[in-house]
Amino acid sequence: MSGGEQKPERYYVGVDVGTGSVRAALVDQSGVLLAFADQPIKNWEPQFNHHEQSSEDIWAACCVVTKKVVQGIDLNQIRGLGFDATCSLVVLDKQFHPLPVNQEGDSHRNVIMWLDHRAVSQVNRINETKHSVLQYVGGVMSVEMQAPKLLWLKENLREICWDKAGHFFDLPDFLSWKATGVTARSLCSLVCKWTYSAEKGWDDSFWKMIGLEDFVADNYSKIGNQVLPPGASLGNGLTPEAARDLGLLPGIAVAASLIDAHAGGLGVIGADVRGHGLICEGQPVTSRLAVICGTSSCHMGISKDPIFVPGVWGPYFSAMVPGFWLNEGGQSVTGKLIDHMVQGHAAFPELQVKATARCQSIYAYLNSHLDLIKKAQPVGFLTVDLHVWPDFHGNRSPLADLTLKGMVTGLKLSQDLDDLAILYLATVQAIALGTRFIIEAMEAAGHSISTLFLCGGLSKNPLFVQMHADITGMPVVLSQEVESVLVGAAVLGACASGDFASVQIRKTKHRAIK
Ligand SMILES: Nc1ncnc2c1ncn2[C@@H]1O[C@H](COP(=O)(O)OP(=O)(O)O)[C@@H](O)[C@H]1O
Ligand SMILES: O=C(CO)[C@H](O)[C@H](O)COP(=O)(O)O
Repeated sequence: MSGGEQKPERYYVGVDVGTGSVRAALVDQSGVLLAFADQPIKNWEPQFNHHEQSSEDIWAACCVVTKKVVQGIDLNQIRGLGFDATCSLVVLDKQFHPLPVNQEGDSHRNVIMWLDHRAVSQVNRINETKHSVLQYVGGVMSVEMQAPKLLWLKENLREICWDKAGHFFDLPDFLSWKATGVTARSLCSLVCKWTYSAEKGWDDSFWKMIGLEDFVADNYSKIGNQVLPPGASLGNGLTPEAARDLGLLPGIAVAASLIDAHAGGLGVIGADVRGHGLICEGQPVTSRLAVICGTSSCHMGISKDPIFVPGVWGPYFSAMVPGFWLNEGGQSVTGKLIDHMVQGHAAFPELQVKATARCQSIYAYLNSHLDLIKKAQPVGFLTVDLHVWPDFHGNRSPLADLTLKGMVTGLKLSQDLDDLAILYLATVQAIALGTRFIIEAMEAAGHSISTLFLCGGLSKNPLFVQMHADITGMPVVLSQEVESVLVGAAVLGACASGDFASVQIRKTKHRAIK
């Protein structure tokens, strides 16, 4: 290149598969998001607590959004591709065709979603074993992890699914396989959701004890016997077929993936907070808690040494930030609970009409309505008589009790828009109190947390953010780049391309709410 001529810009594509939609972003070398697209994905609930998706529908949505974000770009400048996704279970046969995960035999629905609670009997039996691997999931395995779901398939769908199955993937690993043909699994998925140990590998005795000795017998080929750190480059990169699907060039680097919450954690936890007078300025990164809040909320705290927190997942080594232990607290439904409460209320149609008339989202309308009805008082006074217990889908952390149910106390006979707004506020407050409950458990076990870093769809809701600051008593830091999860995914692609040395913590620009 002659003097003065600029090097061509290098770009990376990040793809984030959430519960309700798939998002893609085109990101440059400084982590700036240049283009964004999203696309809804299908969810089926054929029975109560059974939640299913289609891996073909998800891949098709990945293709739509990727094609959109690279429009008008010289494809030769795109250096890498990274995926993150929810940790749903994808089932394929020996020829990599979808297999049904339902009694109806519908092979289109071949994904048991992370929030599926069908495997209650299986997880109870797994927990009764008191096997030592359970120490690394907070002492109690969650029904949302993969081992109980696999056992359910063996016990309930033997002929149409289990006996024919060739590959069980965590969704992030399915996506990297689909892009490259490489079946290697990410350390992130296997450590966090499959009982794999970064130091010791699979524990044969666990799988034998719970009745899934089949995996040991075939050397774990169906659930992964090649494991790579997130961001590692896979095979020869994008296959010609996947390149055609996605509208990219074959051979570009594709990374071993991350779970969505972990991509978000990586995207925000290293924020450069200088100049805000925040307590975490100058303190180690271990004083920070990343909270990734979408359909669910995930609370990611890291430490130099392992910390065992009853009811909080982990400690997991190198599953998010290389060289650090991770604890992951969580609330299984947060965004979904808020949507459920608001949409199920008698005044919801009126809310929709009024919000549309003002060209506002329903949440922006509700927030301004609360401002109006609280008058001169702090908003918290509106809920002195109304309280929500938010465990409508059980309690993930710190009680680790899937049998818990939700509760509302203080209901009146009226069902007008004021009541809806106040119920919405009480729900948001209950979720924030749940976060405080998780932080208290983490601190009692040895974490020392001073600042929250929020991202995900709910971090776009100012009321949600303010309630987290007020109720935890901690400042909340928000990224200037609202789609931090996608930046995390694109960073994976940059690592796989060799342009970034590692999935290092990002020092992105942020703003603080106190
Ligand atoms: N601008 C917004 N204001 C308020 N809530 C929002 C906004 N955008 C998204 N949400 C809420 O965030 C949740 C979805 O977050 P998202 O991160 O997209 O989820 P997922 O990754 O699970 O698909 C929904 O419950 C939705 O109501
Ligand atoms: O357990 C998880 C992360 O470890 C789930 O994947 C996550 O909770 C679902 O993500 P989202 O709420 O963003 O759809």
